[in-house]
Amino acid sequence: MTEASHIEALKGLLGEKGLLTGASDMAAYETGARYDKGRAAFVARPATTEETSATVSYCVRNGIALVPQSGNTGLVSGSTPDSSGRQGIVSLDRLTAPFDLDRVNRTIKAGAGVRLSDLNSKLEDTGLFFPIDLGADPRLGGMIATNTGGSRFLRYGDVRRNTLGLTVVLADEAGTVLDLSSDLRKNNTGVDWKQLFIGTSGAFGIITECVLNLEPAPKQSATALLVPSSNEQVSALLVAMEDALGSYLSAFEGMSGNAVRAALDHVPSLRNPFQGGIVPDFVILAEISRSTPPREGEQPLDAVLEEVLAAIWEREDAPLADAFVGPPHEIWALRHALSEGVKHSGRLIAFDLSFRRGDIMPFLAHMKADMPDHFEDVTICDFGHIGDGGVHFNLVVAKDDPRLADPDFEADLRDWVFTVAVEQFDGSFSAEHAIGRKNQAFYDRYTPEKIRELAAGLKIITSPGPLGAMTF
Ligand SMILES: O=C(O)CC[C@@H](O)C(=O)O
Ligand SMILES: [Zn+2]
Repeated sequence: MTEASHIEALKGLLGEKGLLTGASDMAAYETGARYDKGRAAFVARPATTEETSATVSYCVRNGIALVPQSGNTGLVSGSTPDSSGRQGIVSLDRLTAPFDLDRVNRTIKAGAGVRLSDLNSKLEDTGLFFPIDLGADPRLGGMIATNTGGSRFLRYGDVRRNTLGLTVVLADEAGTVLDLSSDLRKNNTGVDWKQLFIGTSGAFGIITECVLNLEPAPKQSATALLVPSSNEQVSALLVAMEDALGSYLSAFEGMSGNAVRAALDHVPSLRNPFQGGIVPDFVILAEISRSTPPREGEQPLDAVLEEVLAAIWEREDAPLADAFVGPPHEIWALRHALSEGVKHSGRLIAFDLSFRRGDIMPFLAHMKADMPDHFEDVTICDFGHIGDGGVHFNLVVAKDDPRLADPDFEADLRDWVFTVAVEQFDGSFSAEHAIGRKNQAFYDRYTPEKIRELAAGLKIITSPGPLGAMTF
């Protein structure tokens, strides 16, 4: 069969709206959120699980490689095709049904193509929300396939912790539909198969529906920017806050001065909250929240936070030098602008690392001290989720830096960072953005051989067809 006949056959399965082949129609699907611009053979946009199954079955039977794509907001080239023009994209963007809320069970059964913002705005009147907080606005299937964490992991955990069930289409000849869509909170009946599809970058199957845990939405919150008395004291500050606040503490995010300045430069409407506009070397965003409305006579959360901070500040060994309690929306706007700000401050080479919480600041200090000896004129613009050990170790070089013309430059830089992070600090090379083409080599390097063998075996029995932007 010729390629044109494949296109005709897929159109027959999906209808005109369900298959894009024009260059301008496909452009947005071919371009990733950060680095990549691939070339797709087509974009299939199934509207149901059955259409997804028929598409996948057809492609597997005809040897056509597929890359599942959700909101295409990922940062590791996990949802875009390579440059061969031979891979088709399976977009989840029309998989927006069902949308079934179970108020008593506190769960929602939703299509994998529902956007996070749509999910939460539709839930607004119910008093519930899906508690994964991100700056980007992904679709649910991609959030599950990458197991995103976000800024409130500290309180609510990651997507894995909030996923009860899935419906998945396997890339086998039949396009088998696996109904793993249990909405039971307790279900101990053998292998928990849904876990195979969470955080595995869409290589084992395509998620078409999900059942998610919902949480009572916060009714009050208070947010502050904290300046630690030194970078070494960040862990002591975290422990002091957790000791005083327990599970009221819902975010403890770290932001380097460089990342904050990049965000302020990129988004002029952001207010610089620091005295005299002087951005400190390192700042913590701390949030406390409650899912109950303020009760009469109860201390407002701003006051609770101020009291706790004052007590920490008065300690003899105070890990806190300064604090600004301010309007949450302003402080969060600054936090959520970091990613784009850093991206626009030069040529970005990004890492999504994870450590034991106490190792984050020693790792950053080590890199700051050693960077100039290894690589000159590289600015560290890190930020991340100190409360859960995640660090977006973003490096920026000037856009016209001549070293960028040498492919070995970025490769050597990545190599060095991963060697220190994984081998010296016993961290992980992927915290919450999963593995796409960008991290393939490091998956291959840092995954023990036996584990790679087992993963490849699972891939063969679930989805033997060519599926996903990474290889297990
Ligand atoms: O841009 C990044 O490196 C991270 C994006 C996102 O995970 C965040 O924490 O804001
Ligand atoms: Zn993050």
